[in-house]
Amino acid sequence: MSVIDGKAFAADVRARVAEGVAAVKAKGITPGLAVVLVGEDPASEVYVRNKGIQTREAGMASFEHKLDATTPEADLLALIEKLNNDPAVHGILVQLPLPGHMDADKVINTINPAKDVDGFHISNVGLLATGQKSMVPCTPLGCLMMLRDKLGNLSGLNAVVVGRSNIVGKPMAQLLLGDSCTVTIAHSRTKDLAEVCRGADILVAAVGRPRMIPGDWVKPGATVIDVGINRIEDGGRTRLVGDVDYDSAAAVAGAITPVPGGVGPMTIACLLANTLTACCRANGLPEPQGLTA
Ligand SMILES: Nc1nc(=O)c2c([nH]1)NC[C@@H]1CN(c3ccc(C(=O)N[C@@H](CCC(=O)O)C(=O)O)cc3)C=[N+]21
Repeated sequence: MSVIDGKAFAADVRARVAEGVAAVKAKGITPGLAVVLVGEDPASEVYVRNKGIQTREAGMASFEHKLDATTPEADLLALIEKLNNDPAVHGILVQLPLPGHMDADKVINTINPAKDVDGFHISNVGLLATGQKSMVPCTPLGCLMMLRDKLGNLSGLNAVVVGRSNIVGKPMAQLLLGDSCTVTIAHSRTKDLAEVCRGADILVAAVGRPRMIPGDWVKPGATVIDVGINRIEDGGRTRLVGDVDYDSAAAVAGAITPVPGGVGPMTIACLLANTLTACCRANGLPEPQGLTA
C-alpha cells in the first residue's frame, strides 16, 4: 500500500504554477485572483487566508473582499460585475456556502465563465460535460492529477464516485469518463453500496460523512481518493477525518489519500493552476502544460 502525499504533490503543482506565472509576468501580465467571502465563518476565514498566502507565494496578485453576512444579494452581484470588468482580475472565487438570503446559483452564474476558476458556472458545467475546453472544478481536477500520476492510463478502469454534489461528485464523474473509465455515481440511496464500492478499481469518496466507508468495502489493491474533510470531536479535541475509515481501508487499498494532507492541499493548488490558465486564455498565451484536464 502506498500513501498518496497530497501535500507534496500540491507543492509540486504550486512550483509549476509559479514557473508559469513568472513566464507570464515576463510579458508584463500579472495573473490575479479575487476571493469573495460573505459572513464570518472561522473555518472559511482560515481557508481564505491560506488561499491569499499561496496566491502571493506563486507570484500572483490576490484581491480579498470580505462582506458582512447581512449584505444584500444585489451588492454581491454588483461586486462580481465589477470584478468581471476588472482586467487585473483573471479568476473570481465566491466562497461557499453563502448566507441563506442569497441564491447561490444566481451568484455563481453572474461570474464571467472565463473567470470562473471554481468551474461552477452552468457554461463551464456544460462545456465539461460535452468534452469542450472549460474551467474545471478544483477538487476533482486535483483528484484526477493524483490518479493519473499514480495509475498512468485510467482507460477501462471501474471508477465509483460516492457522492453526487455539483462541486465534487458530478464533475469528478465527468473527468473520469473523459479518461475512459467505466463510471458509477453512487450515493446514500444506492442499493447495496458496499457491493458497488467493492467493484471499484478507483474509489472516490465525497459524501461528507465521517469514516463512512470501511476497509471491507474496498477492493484489494484499489486506489482510494478521500475527498471528505470532516471535523469531529475526539477525546475533547476536534480533529479532521475523511469519508473513508483510513486505517481499515489502508490495509487493503493499493494507494490511498490521507486526511488531512491529501485532496485538500491539491484543491488550493488547482485553484492557482486554474487562475494561471484563465490568465493565459484571456491574453491569448499558450496554456500551461500538465495543469489542466
Ligand atoms: N467557492 C468555493 N470553492 C472551494 O473550493 C471551497 C469553497 N467555496 N468553500 C469551502 C470549501 C472547502 N475547501 C477546502 C480546500 C482546502 C482544504 C485544505 O487544504 N485542507 C487541509 C487541512 C486544513 C485544516 O487543517 O483545516 C488538508 O486537507 O490537508 C480544505 C477545504 C474549499 N472549498
